Amino acid sequence: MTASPLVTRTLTAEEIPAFIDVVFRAFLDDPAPENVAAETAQLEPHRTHGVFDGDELIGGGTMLTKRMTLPGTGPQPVAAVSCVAVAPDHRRRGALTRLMRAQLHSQHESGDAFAALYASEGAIYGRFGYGLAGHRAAFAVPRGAAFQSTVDISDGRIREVDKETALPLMHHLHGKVAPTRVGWVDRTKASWQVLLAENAEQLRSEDATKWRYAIHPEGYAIYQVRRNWSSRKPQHEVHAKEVLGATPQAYAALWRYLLDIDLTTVVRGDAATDDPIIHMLSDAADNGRQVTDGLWVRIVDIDRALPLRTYSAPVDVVLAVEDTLCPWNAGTWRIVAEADGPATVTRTDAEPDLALSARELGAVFLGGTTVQELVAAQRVRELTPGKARAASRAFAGDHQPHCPEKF
Ligand SMILES: CC(=O)SCCNC(=O)CCNC(=O)[C@H](O)C(C)(C)COP(=O)(O)OP(=O)(O)OC[C@H]1O[C@@H](n2cnc3c(N)ncnc32)[C@H](O)[C@@H]1OP(=O)(O)O
Repeated sequence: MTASPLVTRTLTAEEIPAFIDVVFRAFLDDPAPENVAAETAQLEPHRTHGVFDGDELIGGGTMLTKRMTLPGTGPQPVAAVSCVAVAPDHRRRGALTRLMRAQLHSQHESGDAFAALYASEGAIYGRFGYGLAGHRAAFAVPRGAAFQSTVDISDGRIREVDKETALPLMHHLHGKVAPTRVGWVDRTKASWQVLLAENAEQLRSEDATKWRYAIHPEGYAIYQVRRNWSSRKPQHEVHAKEVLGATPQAYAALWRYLLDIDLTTVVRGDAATDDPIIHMLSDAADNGRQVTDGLWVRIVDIDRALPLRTYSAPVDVVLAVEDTLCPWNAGTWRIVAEADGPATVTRTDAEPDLALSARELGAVFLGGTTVQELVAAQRVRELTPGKARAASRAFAGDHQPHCPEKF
């Protein structure tokens, strides 16, 4: 049987269940009904593309409407790309390529200045102009690890409560903290459901507890314990899904609480690469940090995206930008900003100082990757000496970007 040409279009509400089915199949997952319901609730059909082979939906992806915190300006609109999937029996026929092209054009037309995603595999998205904008640190801190004597955990008492009790406080604290952390995205009711959905099959097979909720007046920790009674001593592991502290004391108190849970050996959790836990520990080597790729960013429209944030140092630089997928970005642009101000971005005929592609612009956008790193990696060409350093200083943020949930 010969395959039909692939066609890409946005979905109707009636087509969403078939799309969800493709997504879970592609991710090799057997979802519980709660997972299916949660994923379905967060999708907007008109921002969800399907790829069709004839009448058959064989792949697709969605663009969640979110706001991501940017350096200096707080939450700004972002297309949070998620649920990118092609059925296992239709791979390497160009379905993803079609999807990416359709998404970028639709973002350009609907006014999304930039897009962001978490990649399942790091080799997928560079070819579509996404740059590695942030890293993710997986921490593994041994049970009982001591803190520096200066660390104050104050007297905020931590209590374990059920999900319904925890949710209002978590909503409130997340809403307060997210706008101050670069890379964090806002959460709707539906995104909380996706985050906290219990996958019954997975819990059974991994012998893990349900999510537990430890709350503090100024923070919370969501965690589960993965049980291991196999050796003489219990070797359970604490897996922290999210530890949020609105104050340093609350953050320290929550980590202390997790590190002191009986029957366990280690606390595991993801955070920014510059998370305070590194410096809170008496023995810095106890953080067990393993760094991997985190947020990927795609600049959809250079002249709308770059003014969305402020810059850490004055800059006046001319960029020669390559962008075959979004030709409206290609060409020479002058970027001018004052310290702590937004940038003006204009087309120019001036000689370029730096030559780069959309990937590199995406990589530096959140302040997590420097222009100088990319010059050293031979990804940016410095045509005017000193301009890479100036651009690095301007694009730097106050801290490393990270997003606690993998949307
Ligand atoms: C934001 C997110 O949702 S991340 C989740 C991504 N989804 C998954 O990982 C689920 C499992 N995988 C899949 O569903 C599919 O394999 C996808 C979506 C990754 C790729 O879909 P396909 O339709 O096979 O990709 P397509 O045929 O368009 O390939 C385009 C190019 O990317 C390359 N490519 C595709 N997948 C991968 C990969 N996993 N690793 C490296 N390269 C890849 C192809 O080789 C091809 O390269 P070429 O242009 O040099 O020939």
